[in-house]
Amino acid sequence: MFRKRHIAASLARELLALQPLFIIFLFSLHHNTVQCQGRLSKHVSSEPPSPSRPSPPSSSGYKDDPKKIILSLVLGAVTGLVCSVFFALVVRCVVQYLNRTPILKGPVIFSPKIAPKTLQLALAKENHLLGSSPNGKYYKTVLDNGLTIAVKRLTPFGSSSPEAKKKSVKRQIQTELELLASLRHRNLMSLRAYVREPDGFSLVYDYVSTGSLADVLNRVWENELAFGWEVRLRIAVGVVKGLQYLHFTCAPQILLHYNLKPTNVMLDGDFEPRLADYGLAKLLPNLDRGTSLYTPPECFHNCSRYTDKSDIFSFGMILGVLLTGKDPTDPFFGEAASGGSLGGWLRHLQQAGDARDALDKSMLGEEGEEDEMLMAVRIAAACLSDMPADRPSSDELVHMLTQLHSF
Ligand SMILES: Nc1ncnc2c1ncn2[C@@H]1O[C@H](COP(=O)(O)OP(=O)(O)OP(=O)(O)O)[C@@H](O)[C@H]1O
Repeated sequence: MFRKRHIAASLARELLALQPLFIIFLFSLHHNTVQCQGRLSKHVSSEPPSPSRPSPPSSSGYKDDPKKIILSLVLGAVTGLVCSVFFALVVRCVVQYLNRTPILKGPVIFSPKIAPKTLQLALAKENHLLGSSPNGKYYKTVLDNGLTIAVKRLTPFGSSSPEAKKKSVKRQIQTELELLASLRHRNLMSLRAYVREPDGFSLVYDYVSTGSLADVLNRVWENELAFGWEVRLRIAVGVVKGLQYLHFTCAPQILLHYNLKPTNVMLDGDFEPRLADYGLAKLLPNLDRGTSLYTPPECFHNCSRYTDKSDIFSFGMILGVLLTGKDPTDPFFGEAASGGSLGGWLRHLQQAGDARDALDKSMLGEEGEEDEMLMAVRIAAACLSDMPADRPSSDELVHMLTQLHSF
């Protein structure tokens, strides 16, 4: 609906811009035609009258020569068209310049719980570092009203970038941030505010005390936390529902995550997952994925062919980790006998009819649950297919995973 209105508004603007073009075209056509006719008639009348040829009955003389009339019309039309196109380009540039997004100075707030002044005070304080990557740093900070927030500091352009380029990048980022802030889904972290800074942007999210799936998995691997199948399945379903929203439902345009991995899946107190850092690829044209094992094979060298199925590969890795309880960076996966990767190992065991060997022993117990886990291994192996077309879509995955209980 929003998209249709937006298209209609821009179409109306274009037509308004084209109205003077049409008038100029007609005026120019008329003016040039008259001029050409004038010149031709002068030319004709300046010729000495031939004794053998009777003088034309018309005073102007051009009526007798249809070729010249056509030539004058064509010349008039061509110059009229060139002038009109030039004028349209000028009008278009002026309209675009007037319509460009203004660069906002203060914080832009999307939550009633955050006041601009308190946010600015909190950001100026020394804050606790939560995470860091070449793409930016996450800080935890507490506002004067007691609200704890997580702030991602992005520096999308180097200090050496020219000021004009910085301004245009800032405008693009603001437009993207407005879009991201409009998204609402139970399984997505909502953007609560953003602040423009001299060298980048600060993005404000709710602070999630349980931390990310990566934090929780570390606690499981250090035997600080027990993690049953029911909770793992809830996390998998929530992650894929978040993806389904990005890939199929969100408006005015669909989004891809581009960087799905356990550090970008936050877990609330009930282990309900919420995807973080989605859509940042558009804010960070040089998004650094490092050498993440969650990166799909089609993106190892060049990520120009990134699609929703690329996000599905990353999801397959998360599902594989939840099922096996193994860290994909484990040297075990480097050995040829284990298939060379988590996906290779799952495929190998499944083909050999030994899929049960892949499951995390700490989850095994109830027989009914084990059948669900074995079905989930097949789903994870499909998501980890090397060919994107062989991977299921997020829409199909929501149905597959939510129906596991009926197997
Ligand atoms: N909203 C939040 N609440 C609590 N902790 C958070 C929040 N957002 C991020 N974190 C913490 O920050 C960590 C992630 O930091 P960061 O995003 O810098 O790392 P990364 O995911 O490896 O980087 P990138 O996403 O740029 O590739 C999470 O594992 C978590 O511990």
